[in-house]
Amino acid sequence: MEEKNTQCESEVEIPSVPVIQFYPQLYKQRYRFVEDLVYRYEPKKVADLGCGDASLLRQLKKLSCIELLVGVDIKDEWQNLVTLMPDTTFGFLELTIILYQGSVVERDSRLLGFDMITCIELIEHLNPDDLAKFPEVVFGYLSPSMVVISTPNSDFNPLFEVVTVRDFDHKFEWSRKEFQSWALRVAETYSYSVEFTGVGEPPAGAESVGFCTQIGIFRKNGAKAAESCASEQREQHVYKPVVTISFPSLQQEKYFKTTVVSEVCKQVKIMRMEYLRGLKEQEEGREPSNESDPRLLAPMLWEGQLYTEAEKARIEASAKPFSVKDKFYVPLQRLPAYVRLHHLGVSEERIRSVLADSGTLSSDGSAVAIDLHD
Ligand SMILES: C[S@@+](CC[C@H](N)C(=O)[O-])C[C@H]1O[C@@H](n2cnc3c(N)ncnc32)[C@H](O)[C@@H]1O
Ligand SMILES: [Mg+2]
Repeated sequence: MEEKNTQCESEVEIPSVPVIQFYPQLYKQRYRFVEDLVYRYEPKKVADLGCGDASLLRQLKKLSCIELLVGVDIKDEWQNLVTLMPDTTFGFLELTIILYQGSVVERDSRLLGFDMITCIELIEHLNPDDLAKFPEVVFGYLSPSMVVISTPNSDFNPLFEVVTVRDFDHKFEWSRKEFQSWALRVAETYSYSVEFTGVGEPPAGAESVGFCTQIGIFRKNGAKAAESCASEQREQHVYKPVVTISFPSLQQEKYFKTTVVSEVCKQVKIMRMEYLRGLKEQEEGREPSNESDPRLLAPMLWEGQLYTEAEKARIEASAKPFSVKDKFYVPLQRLPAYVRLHHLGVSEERIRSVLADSGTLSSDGSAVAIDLHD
């Protein structure tokens, strides 16, 4: 045994610095971070400055609280815009998406009055002149209720094998101290508070370097004033609108009902499939898969999505599906917990009234009841 080990060690080259890998990938962790904030604060108007290929917007377009989603980038190189369109399930959300080409250091009044502005991996791409103008435009002029800024944390860089800067276009990479002193100055000047956090955990033993990506969440003091200030500002249009997509309104009852019914059907069928799989495993005497794992009963199966902590908790806390003889029951209480129905903002009561004439409610109206074996 000893010998074998020694042999292996001499053949395999063990790097002195562990290769840093993130799961999920770091950019996905950043988008997920923003998505979680949107869940928590439910902003109606969100703008992403330096939005790149609009990936973050694609992720946020599914969140029903957002009514206006704007992306701004200095480059007009958007492709694959069709993926910004709603898929059939989300086709009826009330949402407008606009992409503008322009520089974040120019003022455009169409970005006034926003609830949240995100700048993900943007500031390190600004040259010193632009970086100096940035706070006045974003915090002073646009003055949204919340600003989220992410940027590389250079304290983390020694953990990479070879790195001076992480990207050739970076004009700088700040240590936590540098970012925080800049952010605190900005916050003080424009009357915001700021909280520091990040994504990309350092490996065990290297905790002192902090997150790979550092993030500042700025909240405006007395945020209520935003709307009235916005209306007093002069119209000033400098950005070039490149794309505007408006989704039909869910306020239209017909669309709303159709969407809810089709979502409930899809979701219930997925739950039934998983339920039957669990029964089969039990029959075969295998350990049933962990039933409390919400992913087993969740749209992840056909959406390939990860779940936020809030989503998991919501699903886990709700009543579970069950069967009696040949009928499969999903308590109505459970349905609003699922992502898509949650995004539609429907209550248990609303689902009951929409399904009232469909013949799929249990006799006491507390559950959807379908045949267990279709
Ligand atoms: C590293 S990318 C980040 C893209 C995106 N936020 C993400 O996280 O995937 C930086 C982006 O900022 C854009 N950018 C750089 N300077 C800008 C400026 N002055 N105004 C608007 N966008 C800018 C670049 O074109 C690029 O798309
Ligand atoms: Mg960058």
